[in-house]
Amino acid sequence: MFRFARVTSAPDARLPHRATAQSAGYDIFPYIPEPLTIQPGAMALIRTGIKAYMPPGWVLLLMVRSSVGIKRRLVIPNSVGVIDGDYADNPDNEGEIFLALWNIGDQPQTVHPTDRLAQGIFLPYGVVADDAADSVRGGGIGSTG
Ligand SMILES: O=c1ccn([C@H]2C[C@H](O)[C@@H](COP(=O)(O)OP(=O)(O)OP(=O)(O)O)O2)c(=O)[nH]1
Ligand SMILES: [Mg+2]
Repeated sequence: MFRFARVTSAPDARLPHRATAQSAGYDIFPYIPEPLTIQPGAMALIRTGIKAYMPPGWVLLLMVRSSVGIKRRLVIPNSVGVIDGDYADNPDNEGEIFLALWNIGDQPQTVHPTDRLAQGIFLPYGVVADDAADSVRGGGIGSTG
């Protein structure tokens, strides 16, 4: 089952939604108390207040919306965010998805709580025949060493 949920500390976070019937991406909002300005060359690590559940064999890929990258020149420094299925409910941060945004333009960019900045797309992934991964995720970003 695929599902988005709010983390405990963000009871009023906006849940992702698709803009149209055939939109692949669930548009994702920043969970920020007030508008946030990202200076040229700077990066902000932004809360979303939400986590994602998905069945085994699926991943959620996080990308900026085309308009955000092209018009506002805000990009994800890791290019595409990989949200693993076992990230949800991890003991470090409950599986809250973070959005890193890097201003590669020459103008300050202000993002608002109501801006649909990124989009998440659920996709299936493959594993090799002799795959031996059996441990479970024990924490948040960077926790597997
Ligand atoms: O833009 C992102 C990218 C990742 N994550 C979270 C979800 C993901 O499941 C976890 C780990 O991401 P990834 O596997 O890409 O990073 P890593 O450097 O390998 O960290 P880890 O050792 O935790 O796997 O961090 C985000 O919240 N936002
Ligand atoms: Mg990893």
